[in-house]
Amino acid sequence: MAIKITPHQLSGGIAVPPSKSMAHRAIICASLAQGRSVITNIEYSKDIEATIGAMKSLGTMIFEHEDYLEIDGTTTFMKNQCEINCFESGSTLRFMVPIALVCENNLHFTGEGRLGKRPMQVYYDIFDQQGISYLYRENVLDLYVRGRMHGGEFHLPGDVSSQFISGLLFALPLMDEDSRIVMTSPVQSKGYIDLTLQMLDMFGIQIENHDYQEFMIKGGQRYQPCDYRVEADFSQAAFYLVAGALNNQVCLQDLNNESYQGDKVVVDLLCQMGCQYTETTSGMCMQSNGLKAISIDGSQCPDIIPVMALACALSSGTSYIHHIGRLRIKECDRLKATVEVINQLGGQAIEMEDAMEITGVEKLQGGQVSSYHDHRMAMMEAIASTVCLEPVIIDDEQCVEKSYPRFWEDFQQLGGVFDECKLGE
Ligand SMILES: O=C(O)C1=C[C@@H](OP(=O)(O)O)[C@@H](O)[C@H](O)C1
Ligand SMILES: C=C(OP(=O)(O)O)C(=O)O
Repeated sequence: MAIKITPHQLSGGIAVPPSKSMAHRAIICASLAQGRSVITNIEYSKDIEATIGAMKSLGTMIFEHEDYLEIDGTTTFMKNQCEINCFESGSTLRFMVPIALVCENNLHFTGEGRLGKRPMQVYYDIFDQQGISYLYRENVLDLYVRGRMHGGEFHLPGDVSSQFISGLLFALPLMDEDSRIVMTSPVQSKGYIDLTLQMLDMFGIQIENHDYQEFMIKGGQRYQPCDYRVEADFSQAAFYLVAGALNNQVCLQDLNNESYQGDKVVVDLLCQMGCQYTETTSGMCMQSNGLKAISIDGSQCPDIIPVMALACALSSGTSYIHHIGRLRIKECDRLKATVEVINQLGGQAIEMEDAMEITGVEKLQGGQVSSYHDHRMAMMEAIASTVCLEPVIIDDEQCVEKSYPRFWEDFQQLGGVFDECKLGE
């Protein structure tokens, strides 16, 4: 299917969905803790369903209620031989691999879409060093792993995905041996390591972080159950904050301004571009009287780059977003896709290997674009429609289910107008 969005200004209040990153982590930690934990403010996106399913496959009892989970983490490591379907969730895959290998196990990881094309070599190198058997197919997630991971010394690059580091940080405290992770290149997406360490701390696990260059992990630790309410998601809020920056009137409820989420930087970036971030009785609002160009280092906040690029496309002057080569290994090649969409809608963007240059225009034209089967591209395109002169047609709009299943309902509630259509119409 596809949708045709008629340009309209958005206005109203929105309850920001719960953080996907925090929900993954809370479900994992609760599953590894002996006893009952209750995780509230849960939304069942495809990625979160993947992590719930993965933990259930390993033997955890998870009781799913409308918007909360009761988790009994007692039996996690009783199951040997299981299949873990990660759907398209990179986080689920990279977090579950070491966790599932804390005990001798025989695993089959499957997934969908582009997940089988996203990097896994960091783990294959560890498997080679530790004598863990594995078999995989190129470009399709169909990975068999047999063996057990041991603690010890791990040397990893920091510039592929922080999810490998998080995965090891979840698993290594449960191993008999003490461990040390040494980064062989500077860590990118640091904010996600902070979220992992914050959640581990809440569940009773201690890790020493030596300035993201080295992590010291004592073995033989035990997760303690904990009740936790998932905080609102700054990566999703970013779409509405940019909408505000583009003269829509959207107020966001439930944002924690003390959050450790790295994507909270969206607020600072928009303020640097000339916006005001204000608290009203209806929530936090981003407002502007015109945006000015900016230079952004995207290495620590990859997920907000497509929508920040949209803000740049409507600002005065030329913006430069650099250190974003890793956008190419997400749900689609987001660097190429973002540049293509801005240009197809009537903006001016240039793709470089590790960067993009965007020269602002006053209005976008509109037209037909692809979602690239990538939730963050589809949501950015929906926000772009609010500053287009003509309708925006997006294919496969349902891909938002990966992280934000009620996105289109929320968009409509804010005054967004769209109809289903068949491509070619
Ligand atoms: O740990 C996490 O929750 C995430 C880490 C980031 O990945 P990288 O570390 O690969 O940048 C981010 O892009 C992803 O959406 C979520
Ligand atoms: C890249 C993302 O998620 P993941 O890596 O977990 O698939 C995302 O949500 O934008």
